[in-house]
Amino acid sequence: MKQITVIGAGAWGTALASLYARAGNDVVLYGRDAAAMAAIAAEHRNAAYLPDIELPAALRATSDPRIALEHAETVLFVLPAQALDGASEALARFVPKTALLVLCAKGIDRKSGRFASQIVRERLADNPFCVLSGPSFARDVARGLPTAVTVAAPTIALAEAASEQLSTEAFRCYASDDIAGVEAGGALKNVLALAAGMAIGRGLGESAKAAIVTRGFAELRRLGDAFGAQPETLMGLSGLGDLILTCSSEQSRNFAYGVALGRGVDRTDLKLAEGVYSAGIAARLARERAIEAPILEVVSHILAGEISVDEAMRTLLARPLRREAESV
Ligand SMILES: NC(=O)C1=CN([C@@H]2O[C@H](COP(=O)(O)OP(=O)(O)OC[C@H]3O[C@@H](n4cnc5c(N)ncnc54)[C@H](OP(=O)(O)O)[C@@H]3O)[C@@H](O)[C@H]2O)C=CC1
Ligand SMILES: O=C(CO)COP(=O)(O)O
Repeated sequence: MKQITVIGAGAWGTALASLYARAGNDVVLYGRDAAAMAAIAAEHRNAAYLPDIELPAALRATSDPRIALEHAETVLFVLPAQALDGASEALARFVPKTALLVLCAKGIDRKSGRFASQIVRERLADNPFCVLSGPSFARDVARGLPTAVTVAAPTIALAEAASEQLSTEAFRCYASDDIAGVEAGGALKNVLALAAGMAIGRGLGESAKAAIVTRGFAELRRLGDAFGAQPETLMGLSGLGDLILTCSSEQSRNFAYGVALGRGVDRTDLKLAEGVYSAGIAARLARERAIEAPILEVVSHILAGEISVDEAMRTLLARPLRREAESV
């Protein structure tokens, strides 16, 4: 049995906390909202984020960081990327020095261009850490459905040890030492899911969506490569795998947000679409490296209100014709 603390009581944090509590660990879920944490502890349900899932009775919940972290052996950071800097600064002094940090956010800090591991490690430089990412809807994991993800750490030995610890019967972790690849895939697939959703929402059809996903994946690979990612990682669960999942279903908040934008309707009910925050900085990082990323570019312009979905489509279709083998 491990002492596990999950920081962030949204959909994904609650799902992971539930997964590890069901697997027999001593798990504490930490959230900033005291009333919501008291309700989770009393009702074994997270009414705001996973209302239809009954949580294990053994799962504890608190808004007190000292209680949440005092015995932690493993600490999962499951917050939106834009919240990580502030939260890790506030919580760092409560985190035991030897605890394994597991970073679960899929996004890029839009001010600094940093990924989750770079943000959190600035405050907690001495702790061992890994990144967990891959195709995994919170509701599926909370229901105990079979799922496979990638766990990346600075050394393959640490990644294997962490994968062993973080795997359960139905939740399979594949080890990797490619942190850059895993983080790039997780962040960029969200932006591409916005684009795929817009194509569907605008009524452009499944063929257009397949073209966007495929050409978007070429952009993901080019930019990933510039970050030092290994091609195998980008072709794996945390890259292509998550891109397929996120572009396939309105269960994805990013895809659903894109569909809404395409239809011109408001979806402010969607709790978090990370791609909205990552798009601008992803396009900028590509531009700074002279990497061709026209889909990331048009998504960032649409979100900034500078062009319409129709104008974006016209821009993409008007690009010069190329040999495919030279442009992947
Ligand atoms: N949902 C999913 O299926 C998956 C999500 N992820 C990734 O996990 C990360 C978290 O996503 P998810 O749990 O779904 O998001 P949610 O929107 O469901 O929950 C976000 C949580 O973060 C808290 N939070 C938001 N801002 C702050 C802040 N400034 N300080 C402290 N806490 C804050 C919210 O608290 P409050 O309720 O008080 O606002 C809430 O508990 C994202 O990067 C996402 O891409 C990865 C895999 C799957
Ligand atoms: O990352 C996810 C699935 O792997 C969740 O996707 P959304 O954040 O788009 O819902």
